[in-house]
Amino acid sequence: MSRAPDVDGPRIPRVLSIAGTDPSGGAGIQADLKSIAANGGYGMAVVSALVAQNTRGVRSVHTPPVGFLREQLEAVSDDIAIDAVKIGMLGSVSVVEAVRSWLVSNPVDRVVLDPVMIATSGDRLLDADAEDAVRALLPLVDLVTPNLAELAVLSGEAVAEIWEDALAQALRVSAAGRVTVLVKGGHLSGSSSPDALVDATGSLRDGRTVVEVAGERVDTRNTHGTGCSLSSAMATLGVRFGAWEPALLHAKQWLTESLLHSDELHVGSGNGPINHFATLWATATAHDTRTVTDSWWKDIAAVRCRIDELPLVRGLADGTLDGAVFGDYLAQDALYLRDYSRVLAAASQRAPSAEEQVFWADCASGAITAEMELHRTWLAEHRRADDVPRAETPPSRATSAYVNHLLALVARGDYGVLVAGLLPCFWIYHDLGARLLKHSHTGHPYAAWLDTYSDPAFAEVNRRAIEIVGAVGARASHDLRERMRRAFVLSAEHEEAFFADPFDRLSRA
Ligand SMILES: Nc1ncnc2c1ncn2[C@@H]1O[C@H](COP(=O)(O)OP(=O)(O)O)[C@@H](O)[C@H]1O
Ligand SMILES: Cc1ncc(COP(=O)(O)OP(=O)(O)O)c(N)n1
Repeated sequence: MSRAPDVDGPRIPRVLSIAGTDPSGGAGIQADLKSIAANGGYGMAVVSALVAQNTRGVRSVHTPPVGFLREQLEAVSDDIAIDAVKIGMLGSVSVVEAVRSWLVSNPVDRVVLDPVMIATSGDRLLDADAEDAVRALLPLVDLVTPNLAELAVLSGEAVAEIWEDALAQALRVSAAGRVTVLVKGGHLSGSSSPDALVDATGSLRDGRTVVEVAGERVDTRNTHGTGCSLSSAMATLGVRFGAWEPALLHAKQWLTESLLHSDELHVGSGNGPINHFATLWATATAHDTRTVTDSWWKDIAAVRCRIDELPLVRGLADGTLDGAVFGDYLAQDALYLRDYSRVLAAASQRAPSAEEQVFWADCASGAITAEMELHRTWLAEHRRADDVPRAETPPSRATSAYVNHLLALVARGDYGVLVAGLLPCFWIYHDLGARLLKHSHTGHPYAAWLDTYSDPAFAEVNRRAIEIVGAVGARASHDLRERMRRAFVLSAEHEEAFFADPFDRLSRA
């Protein structure tokens, strides 16, 4: 049989997993493929055993005929140049022997063995009489990744209860098996979960025999498949980095992130899987998040241009705006803010997370206190002797229309559409404030107004509002995203009408 020729230059590691299955997707060969992909490799899979299991435990194991295992192995190695092999569950002596003879006749540069023996659920995944056969495999592999119980079996000693004893035990296994050992501290008690590379020959960095990688314990029960995932990551990253130590640093960081985000998956009622693609998805979503809101911002480009040209905005910028018109604008703004604050409070009530709940509640409070306070000061200052008291000012048609639009979004009840409708009031004001700031100077009659909307704290609030709305939009169905976009565009048009309104009314009067 002939293999496809190797290409020159950096390439994607081709990593073969030989392991048992987990139909619930968290451990075994399914976890291996996810881990290889998440760490930048091309995953291949030869099944050694079919395991009926889920997040609660193992139900039964079916081992296909060993001859068929050989056929799978040869089908891969006859055709493909393999950069690394990760071996997981082997189950029985005959399977260990078949893999061993395939490795001897098909040497691979990097072989990682996860000596799977007993699952965290307590179920046996390796026959007791196969332990010697697994130990005898060690000289054929480059890295072995036992947990504390598996390390004890490999060393023929009692399970280490403290980290230092585990390291000493690993040194003995490394010497006897002529192999580098990755000892895992996942089953230690305490707030840390360290790992370490141990090599009795001193072939680690600076001739060391032990290199530790510290790790904080993540408070989650979703640790199903951590061992499988780590060993596959090591096989893949070992090829990418060409050495175990940088591979472990990278793998540990990735694994910790995957554990931290495991609760988001909601898979199963037992020990759930880790979130293999959390880092990747976060990056993809961040991109989509901004893409969604950026495209809406472009959709209102014409509205924004028209707002810039309005006499009220031009007069605010160059300071020529008539004080009475400004007072009228502020009176309407105060009326608007009263209801806007209620709509923000409704968004807080519907927020899917505590963080977003607090964010919108803070905005509601900010709208009704800080901004109203500012406007009260201004209103008092810009009031003429013949003015009706501002408290009795009725809402203009533009104010009522804008507020009614927002209240209708509350009534319809959809969080995404509601927050999309709230966004233009943040974004347009922030944008105007940032661009008009250059006109502000001591003695400018509207300097305080200009300064308020260019304030860095307001910029941060605006940034977070865009991020929240964008994240909802990125996750939304096409239909929901379109409804969000329409609410956003309509609110922007109401902003334009609101800015135009004081002059429109004056010219009608
Ligand atoms: N709760 C946790 N928080 C952080 N890391 C963990 C946690 N549980 C396991 N790990 C890490 O997962 C990997 C697998 O460790 P371990 O659980 O000891 O092996 P196994 O899954 O084979 O039983 C190691 O890198 C270990 O440090
Ligand atoms: C088919 C299969 N292989 C290995 C395991 C054990 O997974 P591991 O990553 O060691 O971690 P736990 O799931 O035991 O925590 C398995 N369950 N199934």
